[in-house]
This record gives sequence, structure tokens and C-alpha cells, in this order.
Amino acid sequence: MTLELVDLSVGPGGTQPLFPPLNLRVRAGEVATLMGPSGIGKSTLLSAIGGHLEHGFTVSGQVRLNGRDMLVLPAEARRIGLMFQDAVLFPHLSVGDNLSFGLARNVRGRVARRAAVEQALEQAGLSGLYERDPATLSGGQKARAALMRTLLADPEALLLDEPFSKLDAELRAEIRSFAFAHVRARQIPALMVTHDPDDARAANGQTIILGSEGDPPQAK
Ligand SMILES: Nc1ncnc2c1ncn2[C@@H]1O[C@H](COP(=O)(O)OP(=O)(O)OP(=O)(O)O)[C@@H](O)[C@H]1O
Repeated sequence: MTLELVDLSVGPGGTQPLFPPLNLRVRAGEVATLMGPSGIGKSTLLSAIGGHLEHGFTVSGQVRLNGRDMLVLPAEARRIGLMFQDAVLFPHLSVGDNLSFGLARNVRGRVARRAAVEQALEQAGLSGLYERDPATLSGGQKARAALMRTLLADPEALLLDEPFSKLDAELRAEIRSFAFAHVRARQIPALMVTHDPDDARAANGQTIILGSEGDPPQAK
């Protein structure tokens, strides 16, 4: 699986794009890192790729996943998973029901769905916590559960928007390697926005600096 961005640019409609057209090819199992000054448009770019661009923004160029053009598809048809720093578990659902919510629709039947969630909980080191109230989980457990919920949808690419920035240093390293290990095991391409050079080093893929050609970020 490969994620390709071809001359991709994004901007508020009717004005200059936020950054020069971007060309990028992220290979299967690679975590590519996207860095750049605040306000340059990193999160907006991820939203365009995932299909969650806010009203009023326009996108030009192409997003190709396994050769298929994504920009013509609605977000739910793109099979692109998103993990961001404020990813929270739904407070009114148990931990297991949170994961079940993410589970791909093609897993049918109560028993099969329960088994898939139990297996995911085990992979995330959360065995036995199906019925738990998410509020009672530790920060690391919550982060692993949120990532598992995203992965259970069986995405063909993963977008990470500063997903570790609210975790302390030790947890950050743990959750980071957990996330990257899953990207490698599933052989999906991943694109991560971060301000932390340690994240980029750990990702060990390409690093793209938006706005590195001297273009000033747009005024906020
Ligand atoms: N809903 C919105 N309406 C209008 N402008 C917006 C909206 N969301 C973002 N912007 C503007 O678009 C530009 C890009 O924002 P974006 O959040 O993508 O930047 P970023 O590079 O991810 O920044 P940071 O590193 O601070 O998260 C900024 O100038 C921002 O003010």
C-alpha cells in the first residue's frame, strides 16, 4: 500500500494556498514526518487527505492511495485512519464498546465482533478491561485504546496529528513505538505531524518540512 500526494495544496477558498504544492510518496510500513512552523497548514493538509476539510477550504492536486484517487471520495469511503492529540474515548461507552465502535463493518455478528475486540484489547495490553469505564484507565491505556479503535477499522493508511504531544516523556516513547510497530506490522503508509524531532527520529522515515522554501506562514 502506498500513499501519494501529487501537487497537493490547500487553502481557504479564493486566497493563496497555505504552502507550495507538495509531492510525496509514503511507502507501505513507512512513517513519514511532516514538520513546519505553526500555522503553515500541517493539520489542514491532513484534514484534506482524510476528507475532513472544513467548509470554505479548497484543495488542489491529488491524493492517491494504492493508486486510487481519494479526493473524489467521501471521508468514510477513503479507509484512512486518523489519530490526533485529543483523541478521547467516548465516556458513556465501556472500553470494549469504544473499540467495537471502530470495528470494520465487515466483521458481522455479536460473537465475532466481541472476539475481534477482545483480541485487539490483548494486543494493546488491555486484556480483561472490556467492561471498564474509560475514565478509570491510565493515560497510556487510554492512548493505546484510542489507537486500537482507529486500527480496528482496518485503515489502509494512517494519519497522526501530534498524537503523542499530551503524553509525558516516558509514555510518549512507549505509545510511539506501539503505534509505529502497528504501522510496520500492517504494512500501511503513515503520515505524522509533529513538532518534536524525537518523534521524527523514532519514525525513521522521510521528513518533510512544510514552508522550508522560505514562504512565510499565512497570518493567523
Ligand atoms: N476553521 C478555520 N477557519 C479559518 N482559518 C483556519 C481554520 N482552521 C485553520 N485555519 C487557518 O489555516 C492555517 C493553517 O492552520 P493549521 O492548523 O493547518 O496549521 P498547523 O501547521 O497545523 O499549525 P500548528 O502547528 O500550530 O498546529 C492557519 O493560518 C489557521 O489560522
